[in-house]
Amino acid sequence: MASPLEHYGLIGDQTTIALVSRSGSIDWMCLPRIDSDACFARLLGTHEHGSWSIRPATRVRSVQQRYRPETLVLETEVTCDGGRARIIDFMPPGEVEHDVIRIVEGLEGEVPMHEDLRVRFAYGKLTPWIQCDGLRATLTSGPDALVYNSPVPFEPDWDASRLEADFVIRAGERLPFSLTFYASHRAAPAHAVDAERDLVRTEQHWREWASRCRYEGPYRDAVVRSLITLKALTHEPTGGIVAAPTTSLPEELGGVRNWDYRYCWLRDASLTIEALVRGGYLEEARAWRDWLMRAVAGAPAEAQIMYGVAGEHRLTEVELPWLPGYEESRPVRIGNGAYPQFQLDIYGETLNAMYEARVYGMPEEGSLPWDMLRVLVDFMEANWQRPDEGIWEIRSKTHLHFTHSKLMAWVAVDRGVRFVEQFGANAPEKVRKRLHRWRALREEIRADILARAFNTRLNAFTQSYGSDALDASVLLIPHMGFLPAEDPRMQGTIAAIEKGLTWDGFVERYSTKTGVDGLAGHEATFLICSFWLVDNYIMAGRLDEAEALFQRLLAVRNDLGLLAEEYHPGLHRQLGNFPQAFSHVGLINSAVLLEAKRAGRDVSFSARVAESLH
Ligand SMILES: OC[C@H]1O[C@H](O[C@H]2O[C@H](CO)[C@@H](O)[C@H](O)[C@H]2O)[C@H](O)[C@@H](O)[C@@H]1O
Repeated sequence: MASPLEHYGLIGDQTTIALVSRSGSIDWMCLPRIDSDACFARLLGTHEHGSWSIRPATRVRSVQQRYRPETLVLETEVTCDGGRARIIDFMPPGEVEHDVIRIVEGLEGEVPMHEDLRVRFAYGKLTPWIQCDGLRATLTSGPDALVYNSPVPFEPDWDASRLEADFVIRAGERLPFSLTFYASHRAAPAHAVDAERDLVRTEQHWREWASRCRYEGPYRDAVVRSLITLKALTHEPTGGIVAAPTTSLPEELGGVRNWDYRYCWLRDASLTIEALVRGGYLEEARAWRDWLMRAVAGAPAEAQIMYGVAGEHRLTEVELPWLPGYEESRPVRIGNGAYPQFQLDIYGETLNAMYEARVYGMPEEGSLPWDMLRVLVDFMEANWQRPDEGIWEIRSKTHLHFTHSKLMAWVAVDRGVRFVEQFGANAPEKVRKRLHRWRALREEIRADILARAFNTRLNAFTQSYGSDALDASVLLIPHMGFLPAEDPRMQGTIAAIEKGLTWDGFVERYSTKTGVDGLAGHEATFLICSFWLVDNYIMAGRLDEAEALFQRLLAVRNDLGLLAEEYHPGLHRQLGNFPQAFSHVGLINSAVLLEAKRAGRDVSFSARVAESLH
């Protein structure tokens, strides 16, 4: 069985990732891309679905996991009968080949260790053909193959299709193990990796990247850890950014709300870009802009809400019945049936991310081309009145006039107007001549929202026009600059959400009891929504409440600073895919806003924009 998800650390090479448990087992890894088939899928099953475990063969007394500061190099330190040992796990970035390297280091005494490598391609379904040659083995299945290099003799167990080794690690010794992916029609890479050289290079890579973070305020360690996590969710060769590196970690233990997040949502990626840009990372925004241009190339009506890592369109959802699921949460799904949905908000999120990047210093050639901007705002003009499936991707087949969707339609037009007003001196005539029309459209959408989304009986903006249901996504109204947090309508909304949409102070995205999402079961609190409440407290000047909730959210992180999508206050468990970009975006934005407010700066949207422009 898998460990609780809080007991996993993330390593990655910016094309794919692996999850390493506190007990020294790699239980999730997809190769060669983050959205490829998994060859270790114990996370969603048992070790028979693939894992690579290296652990003491004696009684374990304590375990500690930590990252080497400002890197994605993970250390798992075990104290056990016989002594103390450390496993250093990492994946060197920027290589054509994909290596996972595990250096076992003796710290004290002599520790007997046991290694058990079970590769199962196709998400735990296929056992590989194993060929051994001294301290090296190849493991092949269809198009995929791995070469394994060991510093110690190992035994193949042909019946169980696994490799095992027993060895002793003594204080001062370091033993490097590695697995390298290659396409099986090619020759296996001839050389064993140079683990120590790669360790130095990997550490330097991440330290150099982290040193570019321009945030210097309180909680810097947490912010940098979140930024590194977001960077690990970026697919370097294409610039695509996934929502999370896992599939089917459940939103409800034992439930059916299990989805594949290893894709690039325009929404999640836009919010990630916004957070990276605020952290000082403009290059990532430029790479994502290039990815976006390729992904949405063609008719705007054919644009999707999400794509594969390289911009693939078809993400057909299927179930994997041989996997029992994380803590019996079935079905396990790959692909995502929400990909053809109509979600109005993605245009606003995309334009907002590109606008913020520009405001934070992106030069014109790295920004959204004028023609693309025109096409997107024109599309909003023609479509903003259509009902949609909304930010939460409801599966009930109902289309509603979601307040958040209309807010983001307003954002799309507003950012289009701002782009032209602030940066449009050299914009093409056919863009400039739309300015007057776009300003009028912005006012029309604004008036529509104010007239139809505010429920006077509840004194709150609600989930959709004419509805009595609450929805945490309206907490983005001040963040997006539609209304200030001090506005009485926002004050009423915050109060209504505090009263009707929180669980032990943490925020739910909406109530599953209304049946709006068309799904069985319920879910826990949605972490980014709690960060949005923090932001509202900050913007409304309620700093003590902001700080208190922010501290509670920091305490939800695991020992390594990682956050899943949701938190269950009753079980004190993280739930949902892990680690999730949304949650880390929320953390970064709240920390940056809190610091700005504490420093006495005006944190309203227009003031932030004006300040960054100078
Ligand atoms: O709640 C049902 C939906 O849940 C997933 O969507 C959620 O995750 C997305 C990726 O982070 C996010 O963009 C969206 O806002 C969330 O609601 C799932 O991917 C959907 O298929 C499902 O309908």
